[in-house]
Amino acid sequence: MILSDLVLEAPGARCPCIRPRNHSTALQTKPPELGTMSTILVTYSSAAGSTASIAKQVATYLRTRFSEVHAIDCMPIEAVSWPNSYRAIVVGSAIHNGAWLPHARKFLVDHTDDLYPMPLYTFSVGAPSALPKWMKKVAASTHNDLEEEEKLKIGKALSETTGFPVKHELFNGVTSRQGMNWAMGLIFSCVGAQWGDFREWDKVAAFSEHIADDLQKREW
Ligand SMILES: Cc1cc2nc3c(=O)[nH]c(=O)nc-3n(C[C@H](O)[C@H](O)[C@H](O)COP(=O)(O)O)c2cc1C
Repeated sequence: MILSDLVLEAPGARCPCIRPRNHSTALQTKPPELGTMSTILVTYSSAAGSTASIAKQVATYLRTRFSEVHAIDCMPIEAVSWPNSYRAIVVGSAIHNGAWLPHARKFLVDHTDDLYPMPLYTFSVGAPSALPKWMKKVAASTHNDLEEEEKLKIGKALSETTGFPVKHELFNGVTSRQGMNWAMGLIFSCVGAQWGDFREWDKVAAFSEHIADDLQKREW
């Protein structure tokens, strides 16, 4: 799965309709303990909560696989102060108007050097399953142009020079009126899109398993 598989609207468009809910963004007050345990970070940018729920599920799975060897931290991206203290990072973001949320894009660009030496896994949470078929076709016809745009947005340096991320996955999230203003909600309903919970927990489990297997192969 590549980033251009996203169902997208105008790339790079600023979205005046985002109404982020409050998520705990208490800053890390000290770096993670680096004793005998190495540490994996799962971090996310979420406006209405479904990306956060998927990140927490990934972290829970990694804890079951690595409880004896690695400590797994899971927190919103705004709270991360020491990304270079970790040995592997999973970064996820909700998609709004065809792009990762600003905090997530900034994190990858700001920390390119920190992330360079470590395994990086990324995921996006959108709502392709909520859209009617005709809209998916329109979106598909623009994929080629959008691929380049998306590479820039998630950190061109990472994807071009290192082949990072190691793996990227696109998930369906939840579509609810809560995260949209009335105009956006009206447009969404008028085009025949559906409201609902489209999260695919099996796919989340497979993604988590892939990460765990890949980390294990690295024998650290
Ligand atoms: C303002 C707005 C714009 C959105 N734009 C897109 C989009 O371009 N492509 C897409 O697949 N989903 C889009 N979505 C759907 C969200 O990505 C989806 O609901 C996701 O689950 C949100 O994650 P969150 O709950 O972590 O915020 C949009 C949602 C909102 C509220």
